[in-house]
Amino acid sequence: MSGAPVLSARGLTRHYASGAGVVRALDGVSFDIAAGELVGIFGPSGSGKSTFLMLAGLLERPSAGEVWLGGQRVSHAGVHLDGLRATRRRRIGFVFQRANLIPFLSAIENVALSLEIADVAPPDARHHARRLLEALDLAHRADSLPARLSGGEQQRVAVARALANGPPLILADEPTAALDSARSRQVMQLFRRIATTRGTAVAVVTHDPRSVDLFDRIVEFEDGRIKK
Ligand SMILES: Nc1ncnc2c1ncn2[C@@H]1O[C@H](COP(=O)(O)OP(=O)(O)OP(=O)(O)O)[C@@H](O)[C@H]1O
Repeated sequence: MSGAPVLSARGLTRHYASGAGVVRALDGVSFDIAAGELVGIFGPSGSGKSTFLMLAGLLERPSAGEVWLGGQRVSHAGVHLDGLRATRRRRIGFVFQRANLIPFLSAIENVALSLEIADVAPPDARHHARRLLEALDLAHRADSLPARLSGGEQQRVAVARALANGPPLILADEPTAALDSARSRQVMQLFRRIATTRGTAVAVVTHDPRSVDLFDRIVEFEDGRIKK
C-alpha cells in the first residue's frame, strides 16, 4: 500500500437539486495528495471548494466519482456515510474557519476529548494532548478556557485537536479567514511544519494569497472543476 496517495479524488461530482434545475457544485474533480504534501485549494466563491472538502472528508456522499484513502476506495455514489464514521475519525482531521472549541473546556481538555471519543483512556488522552500542545508552542495555554485565548491560539488548539488521532490527512476550510496576517501566517506555517515533519497530507482551502510560498502545489477551482 505504501506509495499510494493519501487522498485520491476520482471524477468527484456533486449535484444539488435547486428549484427546477440542478447546481453542479462539483463536476468531475480528480487529483491526488501525497504524504507530506501541502496543497492549496483556491478559486472564486461558489467554485466548489467547500463541497470538495465535504466529499473528500466523507461528510457528504458524491453524486458520482470516488474517494480513495491510502489506496483504498472508501466513498462512492452508493456509500452509507454512517458506516464511514470510524474511518473519518481515524484518518481525517478537520480544521474550519472558526476554531469551534468547546467553551467550557480548557485547551487541553478540548484536545483530549477528541482522543477520548476515539477510546483512548482519559489519563493517556491528557498526556498526549499536553505533548501536542507543547509541540504547537501552546503548553503555557493548556489550562486556559478558549475565551482567554487569542484567535490565533484558538486556531492552533483546533489544529492540535485535528492532529490528536494522528490522521494521515488534514482538511482545512479557510482556517485563517478570521485571523490577522501575522496570525494567519503562523497557522499556515504550522500546516507546513506538520506536512514536512509528520508526513501528513494537508489540503487547505483559502482565499488568502499571502501564504502561497508555503504550498507544494496549488489547485484552482472554477465552476466545480479544476481550472486547467
Ligand atoms: N447543500 C447545498 N444545496 C444546494 N446548493 C449547494 C449546496 N451546497 C453548495 N451548493 C452550491 O454549490 C456551489 C459550490 O459551493 P461551495 O460552497 O462548494 O463553493 P466554495 O468554492 O466553497 O465557495 P466559498 O469560497 O464562497 O466558500 C455553489 O453554487 C453553492 O451555492
